[in-house]
Amino acid sequence: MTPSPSVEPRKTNLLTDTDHLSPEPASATDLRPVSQEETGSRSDRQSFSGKREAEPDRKERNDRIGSVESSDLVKPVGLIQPSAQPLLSVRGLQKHFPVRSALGRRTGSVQAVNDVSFDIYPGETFGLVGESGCGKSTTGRAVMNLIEPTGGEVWYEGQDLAKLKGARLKNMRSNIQMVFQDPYTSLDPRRRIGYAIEEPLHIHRRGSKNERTERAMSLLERVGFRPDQYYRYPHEFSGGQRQRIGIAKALALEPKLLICDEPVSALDVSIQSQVINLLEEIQQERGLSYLFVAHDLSVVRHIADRVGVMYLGGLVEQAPTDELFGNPLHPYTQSLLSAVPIPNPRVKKERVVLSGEVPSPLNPPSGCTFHTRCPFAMDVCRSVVPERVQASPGHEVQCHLYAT
Ligand SMILES: Nc1ncnc2c1ncn2[C@@H]1O[C@H](COP(=O)(O)OP(=O)(O)OP(=O)(O)O)[C@@H](O)[C@H]1O
Repeated sequence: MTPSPSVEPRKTNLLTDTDHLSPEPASATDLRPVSQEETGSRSDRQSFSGKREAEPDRKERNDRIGSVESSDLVKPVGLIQPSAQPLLSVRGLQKHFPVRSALGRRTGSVQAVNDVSFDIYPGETFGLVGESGCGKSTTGRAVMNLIEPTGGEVWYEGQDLAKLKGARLKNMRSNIQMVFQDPYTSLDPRRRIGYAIEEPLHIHRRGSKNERTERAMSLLERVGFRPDQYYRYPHEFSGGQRQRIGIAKALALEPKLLICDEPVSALDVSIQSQVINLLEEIQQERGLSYLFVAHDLSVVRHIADRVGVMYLGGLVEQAPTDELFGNPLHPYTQSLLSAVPIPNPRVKKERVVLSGEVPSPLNPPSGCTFHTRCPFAMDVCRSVVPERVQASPGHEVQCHLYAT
């Protein structure tokens, strides 16, 4: 099941050996949105610094997907039926948070995530986008089991995580790690950073004290620090450096899947490209899969192989990245993408502005939850939840406009 390690690292690398604790140098122009006109297809993509590079990723990723041993995997029932076995399968995921009165009586529930299904394949990045409050982070946390889902299933390597107990669950969980949004709060200010990186190894009783320290030092080196910086404290590092430490910590248990919850949104624009490039290099080296949660569409367009769009707790559309950005089908996706600026004055783009506010997840609209803001809403949209429709291979949309 281990993905092939024979993937060459990318040529463009913003982190060099001389980068230890240096003020992070990437320019602010690194993080501009990249238009289709500029780049052609994503298969001809550039590094996040905008420099052109060798293009090993898509084909090699497909090769890796094709090489997965699948005989011992159980495939959950779902709409998506791709040829390779997914590393992670999420089916009908639901998370409702109870709302209680001051006296503790349950008065309702926040429907943060509703019937969300997607797969993540070995070595690929699945991006999750949508407006603030649509349920992206809750989805990531429920997959990781940091919060218990109220419904649905999460399958990892063909095993239903809800059915695992004790040591098997602990072992399985070590394969899924998280990179958090805020590098300022995700590290304990009283602990040396080396200890922070070692902590997961300690919890999972991996190796001797010396072995753990050695591993922490080597991970520090991998993310661009000197091994002796093991003894420093988080406050001695900048935001981008702390995020790199957070990535080293997430790698300590050698996971196969990283859930990256807005990993760059708390960083200066000039630093974001360093962290994105590091994540991409590590993915290439280790064949990692990412669930990449972000609201910045240009970041997701750059890093993701496939993208899912969330609206009010539901996944309304998902498709390969080029397909989603080139041919968005759901009216919400069309509106979301129309807000992304194209840095080319000759390209005219029509902005699709939605009317009204996002409804409350405490009391979501009946039928299609988007009907209250949809410019194409029909009678059926107000009462009937749309089916998921496969518009083209791998392109799913949940909208009555595409009902068969
Ligand atoms: N612990 C909680 N208790 C009650 N409601 C919650 C809780 N956590 C999240 N929510 C609600 O669930 C909904 C989805 O929140 P979530 O943080 O997943 O959205 P998001 O898309 O990640 O937003 P953002 O991009 O702002 O982080 C929101 O309405 C939020 O207020």
